[in-house]
Amino acid sequence: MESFGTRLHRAITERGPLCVGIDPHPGLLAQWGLPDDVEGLDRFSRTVVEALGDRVAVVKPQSAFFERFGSRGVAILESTIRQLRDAGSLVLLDVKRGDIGSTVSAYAAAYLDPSSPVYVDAVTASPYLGVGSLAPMFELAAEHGGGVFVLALTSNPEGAAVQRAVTADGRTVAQTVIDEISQLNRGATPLGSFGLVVGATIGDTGHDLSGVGGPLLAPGLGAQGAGAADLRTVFGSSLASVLPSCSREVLSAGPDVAALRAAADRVLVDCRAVLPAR
Ligand SMILES: O=c1ccn([C@@H]2O[C@H](COP(=O)(O)O)[C@@H](O)[C@H]2O)c(=O)[nH]1
Repeated sequence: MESFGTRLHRAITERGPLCVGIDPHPGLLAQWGLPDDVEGLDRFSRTVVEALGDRVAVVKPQSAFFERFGSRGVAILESTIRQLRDAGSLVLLDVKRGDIGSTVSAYAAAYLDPSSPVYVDAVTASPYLGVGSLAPMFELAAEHGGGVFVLALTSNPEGAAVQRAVTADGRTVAQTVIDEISQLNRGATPLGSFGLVVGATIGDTGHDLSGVGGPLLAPGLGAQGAGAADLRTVFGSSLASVLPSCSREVLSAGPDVAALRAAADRVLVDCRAVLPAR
């Protein structure tokens, strides 16, 4: 099977460098005139799939907003994943998993084994039990053409205290994550399957992202205050690997399908103006 990196590279080439999140916040459900229940969740998700599933490179359901409705919410998540796959976008499940290795194996089986009902193209993962503890995810992803995006320098202001803490060898925690993911991607062309999450909000990172070799998911555009121009400051010479991501900025244009499409197109145009052509 083709690697996730190869599939992502093609999706970006064909559809442009943009990831849009499905984050059905209670406030957005209300804004869309939908009830804050599974019916509302289902209608919200179906509308986003209809609007964006056939035009955006990557769609990123935020698992938390489905999990909050229990098993019926997870059933909607499963259905949303299937609809997105049928529509042709890559599915990145934002679920930020991480644990001791034996448990990570079960998370890997849940999301990266094609026989699972919540199988997706890629997941987000947390490295704070050690990047090495995520090895079962990396291995299953490599086996089945999946991807893993590991948190490095997150978009929220609280992240810096942990991520910029300096380790015994003088590197920050984030730089150790960056270096380990860079190793995993070594030699992969056109793009590695193991990505990093680096917020668009964080300004000049002071970190070396030049050797990552995989995608750099950049959340924080729009509702969190970053604009496309901030990508230049954050990513500098690594802009060619950036996959900008936003949720509320686009979703707040709904529920009108044409308006959702127009909002995503606007963000994409802004990002293309900053990112090198791919
Ligand atoms: O550093 C991170 C990592 C993940 N996220 C997620 O992205 C979306 C952002 O939503 P917006 O509405 O565009 O603010 C959300 O699901 C976060 O959990 C992030 O924001 N920052």
